[in-house]
Amino acid sequence: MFLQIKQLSKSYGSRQVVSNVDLTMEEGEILSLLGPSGCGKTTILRMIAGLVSPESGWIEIGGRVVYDGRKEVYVEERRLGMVFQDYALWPHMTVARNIAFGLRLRHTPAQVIAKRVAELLELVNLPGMEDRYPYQLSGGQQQRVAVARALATEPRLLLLDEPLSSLDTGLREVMRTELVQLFKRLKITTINVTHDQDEAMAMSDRIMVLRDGQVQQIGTPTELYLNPCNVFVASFMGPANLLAGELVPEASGVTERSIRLKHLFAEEKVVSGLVRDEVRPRLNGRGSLLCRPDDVSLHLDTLSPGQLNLLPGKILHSSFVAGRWRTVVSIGERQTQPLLAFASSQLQAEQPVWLELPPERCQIVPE
Ligand SMILES: Nc1ncnc2c1ncn2[C@@H]1O[C@H](COP(=O)(O)OP(=O)(O)OP(=O)(O)O)[C@@H](O)[C@H]1O
Repeated sequence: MFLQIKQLSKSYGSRQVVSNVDLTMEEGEILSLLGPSGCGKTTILRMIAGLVSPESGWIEIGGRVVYDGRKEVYVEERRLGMVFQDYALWPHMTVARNIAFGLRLRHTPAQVIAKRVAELLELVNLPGMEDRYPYQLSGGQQQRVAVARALATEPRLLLLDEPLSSLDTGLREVMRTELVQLFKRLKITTINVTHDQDEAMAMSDRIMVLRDGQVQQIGTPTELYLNPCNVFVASFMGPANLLAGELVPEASGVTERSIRLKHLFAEEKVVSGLVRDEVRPRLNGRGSLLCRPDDVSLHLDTLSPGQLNLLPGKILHSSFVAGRWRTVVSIGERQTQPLLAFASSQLQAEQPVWLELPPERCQIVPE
């Protein structure tokens, strides 16, 4: 194991912004800290860097304890590379001098620096750009220089704080792939802070989802998408249809349970889904049925009456997005709730339809 964090906490005044975070990472792994604004991502990154003092906990990087509740190793001794959202390049220095900044502080000989800068520029696809100034570069090029600068001193751990958020969408996608290829080739352990679920999914081996300073779940992108531990993770990791209700006591088996939807329809309706072992103890009488839009089937006629998980609704909106008809259906009579499905053609607003949420493709997750 390369990085180990135990019970890391931080408060500002009476407000706890990071609570008992545990994390282990293997060498060469890319992990994203993902969560909404203010959930404590940057504070965790800064504690790992040594820029913010933790309140309590333990941090070990590459076999060296850098924080144990008393001892705190200085930031410059932690052998880290850092890249920030705004690149933070020195505007009055050329690309070469920006990249060489850390090496010069270490009194590295000039010929070694020149060779290393050329190598790094090659690595980040900017060969021959040594003499340009930051204002002569595009946003993507500036970010590549920032990455080259962070890698110049051969860090053991790379920390990225929203490095792509000031780039436009197209460039962001190109840079994601480029950076992952680079970090994997260099086998550098990387922690990336982001509030963008797509970016976290595209760049990470694993993702830590945070809410109000607390870890909700850590897992691979697929684990988090397919097996979220609660409603928050389910909705943060991609489009999710969620129907909240009371668990029906012992209505079905151990692996499958049903929930009662109380306020949507004039008559109470029961829907069923699978319950995973990990979440069962946290259901506490209530839960939400989760069905991803790709798993919902949309029908214009009702199937056999009394079929499980078949809900009547009306088309709210239909739009052609990324080659598919993204269709929002409003279900319910007493109250309404929008659900998302994909249809094979455009459907007119107000058209009555039936949504089938196959029980084997649904799961019940805690609130
Ligand atoms: N120096 C500080 N003093 C007081 N409160 C702070 C300080 N730094 C951060 N906070 C608070 O701690 C909480 C967590 O902040 P943090 O920057 O870690 O969140 P974040 O998840 O990175 O958010 P964002 O995505 O908006 O950058 C926020 O409520 C923030 O206001």
